[in-house]
Amino acid sequence: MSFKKQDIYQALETITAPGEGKSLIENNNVKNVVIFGNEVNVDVTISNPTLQAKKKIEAEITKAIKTNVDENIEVKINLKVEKPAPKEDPNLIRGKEIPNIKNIIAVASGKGGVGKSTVTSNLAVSLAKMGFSVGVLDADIYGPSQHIMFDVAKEKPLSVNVDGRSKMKPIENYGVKLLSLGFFTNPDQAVIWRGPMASKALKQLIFDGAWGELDFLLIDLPPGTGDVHLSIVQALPINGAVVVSTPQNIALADAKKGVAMFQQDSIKVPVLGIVENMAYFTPEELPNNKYYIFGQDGAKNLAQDIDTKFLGEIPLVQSIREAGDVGHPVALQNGTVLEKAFEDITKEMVAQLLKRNANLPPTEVVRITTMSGCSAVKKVNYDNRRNFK
Ligand SMILES: Nc1ncnc2c1ncn2[C@@H]1O[C@H](COP(=O)(O)OP(=O)(O)OP(=O)(O)O)[C@@H](O)[C@H]1O
Repeated sequence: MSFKKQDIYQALETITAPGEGKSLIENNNVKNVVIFGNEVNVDVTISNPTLQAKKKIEAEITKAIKTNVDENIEVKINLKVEKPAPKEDPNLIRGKEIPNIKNIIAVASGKGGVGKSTVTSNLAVSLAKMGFSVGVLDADIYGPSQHIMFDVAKEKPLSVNVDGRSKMKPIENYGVKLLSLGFFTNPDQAVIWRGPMASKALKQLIFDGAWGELDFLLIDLPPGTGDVHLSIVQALPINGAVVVSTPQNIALADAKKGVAMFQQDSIKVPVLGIVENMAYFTPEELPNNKYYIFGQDGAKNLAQDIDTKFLGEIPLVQSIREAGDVGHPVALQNGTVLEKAFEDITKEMVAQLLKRNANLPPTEVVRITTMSGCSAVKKVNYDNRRNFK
């Protein structure tokens, strides 16, 4: 009796994998074939766990080899059942769920210096003014600045006991709770963080922070789309991302990469939209003039091109820079054009988040307790309020 492995594979080619419509070979069910004299060992893996399917496939393999190769072959089959990996829900929230934090939103930018931290602090203040409980986690490992923007640079978070565990109490100002790597690093010393180290430190700030109940936690991510970002974004249960860009071409190219990062298979965080910062400049003496210093409508066009929501624009205004520097975000100034601009963007962001949450399975739907009593948010035009109780 003389035959080769190839003869066995050809024989197995004639068998259809159960429920697959392809041959056992084509469907990669046959993992190995070993020949010892007139004995043939076949390692097979199938996905159907029923006894009937196992018996059927064993009988078919034996028959195919005996009929097509040699009827004196002794066929031994090692059959394994392996369930296919479940198809991943595109709205899956990665990372460990944090029961007291209802929505985690990452604020990112591809390029540095486009105003990501400024936008984050103002979105946080706008949400707080709408009546939400809000936290900010400054994850900008390259240059944390939220502690300055919230005028709490000299504070140090205290340790408190929560249910027998020692936790870090965020520093609070303007109704926003803040934890930042900036509280723990020396401002004069450069700290070089690698991905796993950064994500470990940030996880600690999130999971060991005494945040209390939060409707929103905004995460100010470092600029860029490198290794560190992947580690951070994969480790945290983020509901949605906001990408900030100026209208300048090089900033837009990086913003596009930022959006693509969130859309990667290994991340799949829904992008809630793009904010255009430094959209135009209007000098005080010429209030009707708009100068498009970094180009016009760049982020708006990008959002359209990549089928992402445009959340709104913020002009280049000296008072935004000054307010950031003195630690009093500009959105705190009631009745101003800038307060309104940030409020509009915030409402649009919440509306997008509501849409996103409406697609989640009921157990994952995030509930916002203060939503129903909040007049500012009532102005948000959305249909999915039933998802928020
Ligand atoms: N719309 C604006 N008008 C005027 N100044 C602004 C505006 N947005 C941001 N700035 C100023 O630009 C500078 C950079 O802003 P910011 O620190 O928010 O950017 P970033 O993208 O977070 O930077 P980094 O890459 O360092 O994290 C700051 O001095 C800030 O005050």
